[in-house]
Amino acid sequence: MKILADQNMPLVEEYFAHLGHVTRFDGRSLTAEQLKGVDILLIRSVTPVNEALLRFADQLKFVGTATIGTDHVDQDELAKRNIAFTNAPGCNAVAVAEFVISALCALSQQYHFELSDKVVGIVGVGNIGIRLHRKLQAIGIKTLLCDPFVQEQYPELQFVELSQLFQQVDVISFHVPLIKDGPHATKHLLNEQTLSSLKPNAIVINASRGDVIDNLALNAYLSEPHQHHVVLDVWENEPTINTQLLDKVDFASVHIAGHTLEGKARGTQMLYQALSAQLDTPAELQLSDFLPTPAITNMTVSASFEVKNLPQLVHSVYDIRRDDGIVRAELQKKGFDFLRKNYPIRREFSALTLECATDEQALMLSELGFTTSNTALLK
Ligand SMILES: NC(=O)C1=CN([C@@H]2O[C@H](COP(=O)(O)OP(=O)(O)OC[C@H]3O[C@@H](n4cnc5c(N)ncnc54)[C@H](O)[C@@H]3O)[C@@H](O)[C@H]2O)C=CC1
Ligand SMILES: O=C(O)C(=O)[C@H](O)COP(=O)(O)O
Repeated sequence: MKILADQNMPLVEEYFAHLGHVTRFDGRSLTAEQLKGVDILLIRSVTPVNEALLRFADQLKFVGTATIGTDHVDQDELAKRNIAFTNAPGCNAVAVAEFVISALCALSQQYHFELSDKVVGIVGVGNIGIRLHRKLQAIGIKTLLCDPFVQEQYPELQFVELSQLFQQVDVISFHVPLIKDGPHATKHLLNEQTLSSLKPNAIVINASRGDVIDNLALNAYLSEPHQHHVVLDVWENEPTINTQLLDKVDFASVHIAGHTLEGKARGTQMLYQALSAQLDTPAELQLSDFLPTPAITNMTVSASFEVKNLPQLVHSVYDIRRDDGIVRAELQKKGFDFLRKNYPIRREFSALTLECATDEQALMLSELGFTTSNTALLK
């Protein structure tokens, strides 16, 4: 069996070599000719799969994308050709939620505000949005949610219409798929008109898809005197992004919000599980077989720890300013895709075990995602 896999997908040889011969390809430049004689195609978000790409795919049986987003895949075309398809929902949800928490912690330090004074609006309450909500709730931050498709699943949570959310929140974080048309289209949800309805000092975070924000409108908006703070991980026209806009945002990154070691490895593992199910072979390999021990494994949280110490703790695992610094220093010289490909190792909060002094701390920090043990209980 011939398996063609994106060169930026980790652990493919470890998970798939026993199923066939693995060859790697460059995700942005895959051609139709390369699909001749290929049985399995494993992609990331940068490879559009459509009629043109599939025209010589004489043997293709399975396409897997190690992402939740599927806007790059023409699923109708795959179904027409009887090619099975899977994505990896939730593989990187923890990573993106932690990216947002790290951003909020860094902004709170930079602009001297209390996290607990902010109301965070979450647009899209799927795998990422619900995790972000729970983490924020754990640390005492109020949220307002907007998601017309899942609202009924969560009668206990506070959902509002998008227009109300824009007006009421201090922070708005987008976690929607890219939908280009129809009644719930997400393209340019934030545009010239909706930007003007935000609170005067609102923080905007986008780690969903670049097109969810009209980048030209945002750039024009930020050119006027303003008090907004903006964090962009995703951009219109990646990899050729608007560098004027880059200069105006507080934190910029290269579509890496989901790129923890765990998040990327989970994506590969989910494709391995889906393909094994299709081939009716057991999927015995576990993620824990492949994750290295982190550089720092344990820390102690003393009885005096308070929510105001969170930035220090969160940033000991992941500080978004590291990524912003790399972009500003190296994007022009090395390019967007190079920085994505060479993204430094980032672990999830769960890689750090915290020995906590109290039950309350242990509960809060484990809800935030850390592994915890309560030393008070162990004594
Ligand atoms: N920057 C990055 O590295 C990453 C970006 N993403 C992006 O984030 C998106 C969300 O990821 P997940 O939460 O895992 O996906 P998901 O599919 O679990 O959740 C998306 C949610 O958005 C809701 N939604 C759809 N249209 C909406 C609208 N018009 N208004 C409000 N809500 C709407 C859906 O009902 C769903 O609950 C992905 O589709 C992908 O585009 C995902 C992972 C990593
Ligand atoms: O899951 C998604 O959707 C994402 O956006 C990925 O985290 C990032 O996409 P890749 O380009 O790394 O596949």
